[in-house]
Amino acid sequence: MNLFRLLLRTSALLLSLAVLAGILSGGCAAGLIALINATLSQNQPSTTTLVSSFVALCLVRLIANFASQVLLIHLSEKAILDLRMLLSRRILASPLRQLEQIGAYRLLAVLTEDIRTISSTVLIIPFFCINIAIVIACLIYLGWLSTTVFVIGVCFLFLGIFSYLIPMMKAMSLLELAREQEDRLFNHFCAITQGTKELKLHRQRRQSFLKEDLCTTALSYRRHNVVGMSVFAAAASWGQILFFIVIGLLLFTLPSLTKIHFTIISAYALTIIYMMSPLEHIMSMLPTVTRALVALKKAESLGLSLPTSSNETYSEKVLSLGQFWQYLELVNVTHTYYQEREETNFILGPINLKFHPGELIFIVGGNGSGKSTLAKLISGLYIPETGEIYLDGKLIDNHNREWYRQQFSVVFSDFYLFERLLGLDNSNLDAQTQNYLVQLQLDHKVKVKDGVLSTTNLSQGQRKRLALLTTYLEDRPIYMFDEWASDQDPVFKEIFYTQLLPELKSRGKSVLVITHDDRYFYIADRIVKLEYGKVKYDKSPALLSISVYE
Ligand SMILES: Nc1ncnc2c1ncn2[C@@H]1O[C@H](COP(=O)(O)OP(=O)(O)OP(=O)(O)O)[C@@H](O)[C@H]1O
Repeated sequence: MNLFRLLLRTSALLLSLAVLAGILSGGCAAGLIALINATLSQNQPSTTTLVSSFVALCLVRLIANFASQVLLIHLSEKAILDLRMLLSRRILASPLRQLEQIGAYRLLAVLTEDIRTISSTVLIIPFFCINIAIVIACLIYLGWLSTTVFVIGVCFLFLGIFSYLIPMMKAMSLLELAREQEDRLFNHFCAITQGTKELKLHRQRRQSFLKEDLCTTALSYRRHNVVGMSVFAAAASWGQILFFIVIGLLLFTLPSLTKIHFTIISAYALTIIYMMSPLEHIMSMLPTVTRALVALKKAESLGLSLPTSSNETYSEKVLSLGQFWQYLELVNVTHTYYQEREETNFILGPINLKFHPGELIFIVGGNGSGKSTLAKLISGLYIPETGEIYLDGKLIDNHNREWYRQQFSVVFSDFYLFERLLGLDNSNLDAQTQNYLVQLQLDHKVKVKDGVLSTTNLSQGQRKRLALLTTYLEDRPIYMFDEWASDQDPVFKEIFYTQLLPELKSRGKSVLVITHDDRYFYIADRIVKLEYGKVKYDKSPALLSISVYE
């Protein structure tokens, strides 16, 4: 994707109109120069035709210039909006594993810095286009004045562009390096916001982080930027002096080489001087445009793509499973975390498991045995590397995976709590939420109005109860809780295991609970134990004579 394609995709019509208006405006500018030249070379009072042409050209240029700018401003603002929405949609449509591999800090850098850079450039594109139109119109006029001088001039121009392009490429590679450092900077910023407590409590850690990590990266970012921008400044200064060199050659060398009328030389000098201002503008915009190209390249390099027909599709018309489903089956499902810096990769599976409605299943195992990974596979967030998932015998693939995910209500251990109860189509939402707030003993802390929670600034245990409340409201056929009870006090832990879970089960829900609370294992229908990514056993708790952690 380049900037032009971005604008073209936004609205080809607006772009065409704006370019036409820009060309008209540039043409009028060149026409005005030609008229001024003609009047100066006449050496007699101006005719009415010249005056009226001058006024007409001024008027058309005014209108065309204004129209072109307004159209391009509309276009660029729409392009920014579309880009923001497109990138956000692309992120949400990408497989979770891909997003995990990219890392939140890189996504954040694209969504904030890159979009800001692209936005600021897209906003100057109108002026960029108009200036280019003026330069082109002036060149056409120069060609019309004298083909010989024009050919010599264009040769110089190409020489100049070439000598300008070489440092520009160098500058671009430096800006790309700076952009890489920016990713690392964002990673450090995430450490500052998420690790504030740890950094505040340990002076040496904080100083070492600030000096060795943050400052080193920030310095490297600055160095690449300073050198890159200096190269741009050198190229721009060279570009400016190049025009004077061309004028010098025209004035001092050309008349001795070939027979050329002085009026043509003066017209050339005047036009080149007129062209200098738009050209200087173009050159001063080039660093910004280059940064935007680097930012666009970066956004593209994440490899995020919107779902196409071969990817995931979803139809709103397909209803929820409700209670009328038979089984969910995993057949030889595997997932591998490829870890560059470690000698061995973690492989989960092959997993063969079957779940039914009205079943309460505990998934247990030591730390790192693969429980959360299994939860992501079961819920369709990870796509199995090998093996298949069937729901009532129907294979889950790219065509129905989005629908399949809508059958799950999950509270992950690293859950996110939205302040607004989003996407819940329920006319009685506030009353129902209030009932659950009472049931979860949160009514004294949180109120709900028009589907908005009064606060989410609560203790971790209370926040988890709010997350649980959201899953109740979703009312989906399959529930999963990843170490939900680990932050609950003993009283509420007891309520969770002995009241809430059995109640979900009695409502025909299939409930999968990742837990370490072995004193409540007796309430489960089955205990699935994982060890080093494999199912060690899948048994009724009555058949377990020893602790699952032995
Ligand atoms: N995002 C990730 N990237 C790479 N490897 C990962 C990632 N998440 C987990 N792993 C690897 O997968 C293994 C299983 O992790 P998982 O989170 O599924 O374990 P778990 O059983 O839920 O552990 P815990 O009880 O500590 O929550 C880990 O040992 C780790 O090596």
